[in-house]
Amino acid sequence: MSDVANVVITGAAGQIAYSLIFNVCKGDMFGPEQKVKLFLLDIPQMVESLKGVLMEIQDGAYPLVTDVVCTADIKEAFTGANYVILVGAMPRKDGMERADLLKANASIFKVQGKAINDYANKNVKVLVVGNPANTNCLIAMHYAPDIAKENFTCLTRLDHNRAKSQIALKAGVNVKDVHNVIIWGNHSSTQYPDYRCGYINLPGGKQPIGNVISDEKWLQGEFISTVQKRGAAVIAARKFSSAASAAKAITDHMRDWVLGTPEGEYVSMGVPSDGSYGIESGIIFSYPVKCQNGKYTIIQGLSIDNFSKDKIEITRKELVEEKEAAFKFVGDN
Ligand SMILES: NC(=O)c1ccc[n+]([C@@H]2O[C@H](COP(=O)([O-])OP(=O)(O)OC[C@H]3O[C@@H](n4cnc5c(N)ncnc54)[C@H](O)[C@@H]3O)[C@@H](O)[C@H]2O)c1
Ligand SMILES: O=C(O)C[C@H](O)C(=O)O
Repeated sequence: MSDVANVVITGAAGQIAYSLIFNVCKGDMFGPEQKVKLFLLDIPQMVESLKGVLMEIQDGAYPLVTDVVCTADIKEAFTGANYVILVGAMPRKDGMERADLLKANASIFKVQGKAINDYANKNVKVLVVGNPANTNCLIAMHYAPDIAKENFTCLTRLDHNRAKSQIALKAGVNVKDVHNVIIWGNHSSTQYPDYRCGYINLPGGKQPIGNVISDEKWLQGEFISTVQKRGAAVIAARKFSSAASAAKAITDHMRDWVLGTPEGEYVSMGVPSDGSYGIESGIIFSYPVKCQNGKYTIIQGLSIDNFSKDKIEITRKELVEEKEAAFKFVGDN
């Protein structure tokens, strides 16, 4: 890559972007040395609003920002892109399930997948955030056949962070001491937040989460359902979907993918399935991964008990169904 990374953010006039853009400007995503040129894409009606965002970026006086392009032109936005963060989509409203969004949002990701294929750098790294994130990511990947599949990921880091935080609250520890929780599957209410491989750093050393929190009923019930339904709970309370926490999670996901994860640390990412843990290829599935040298690797060999197998199967099945529905909406050309 040249000295300056070309970073595309779609939905740039929206709620998530209003936090995310400034995380990138500060260097929280690509580190304190990486200069960035921002390409902020939204629909034509929002370009006026983007001018306000541009003014605020200028007023923030960020040394890492070399240039900002505000546009509704997909070719202008994606040409030469090194990193693409696909946020732009209709968010879920109170009472809606992610499946309701498929029809509204699938076509956006077909068009943008094609644009990534045609105009982006061939090594581009793509993160899909707009919901339903896993299936939108699959659509974008499908329509970008010249880009390596492994370069397409979707956001489940928000769920991962939520899981860590719930464990920390229950155990009465700082969230930085909670490690290696896993989100399996779909960024939806079928996801499986799994504490079984996780541990907590205590003054006396590492302890498995299940040893520190002895309330197994909570770990197998309320913990899972709280994380699964957290997005809906935020919408019900705020009347808008989560934005600042989503921007933080996007920043965490991209930073770890590009700059690497600490030794021994797992993070959750939605990535193209490859047969790992019995999940057939052809869907975007959230797995535990580690990252090094700009590449992620799915953690292998974790033991999966029957409780977990059943949970993983539910979310796998939902993703296969979403895939079938999505490709009906977008057609197969
Ligand atoms: N995966 C996750 O963890 C996660 C978390 C939170 C939100 N989300 C999803 O992220 C998406 C954005 O959320 P938000 O709160 O920022 O929504 P928002 O409505 O505030 O902003 C969305 C923006 O996208 C723009 N947009 C719509 N179609 C576009 C297109 N074709 N090209 C470019 N821009 C387009 C809109 O004009 C708007 O400015 C939603 O789908 C939401 O459900 C995902
Ligand atoms: O749940 C939603 O629709 C919003 C978002 O995906 C979230 O998890 O907060």
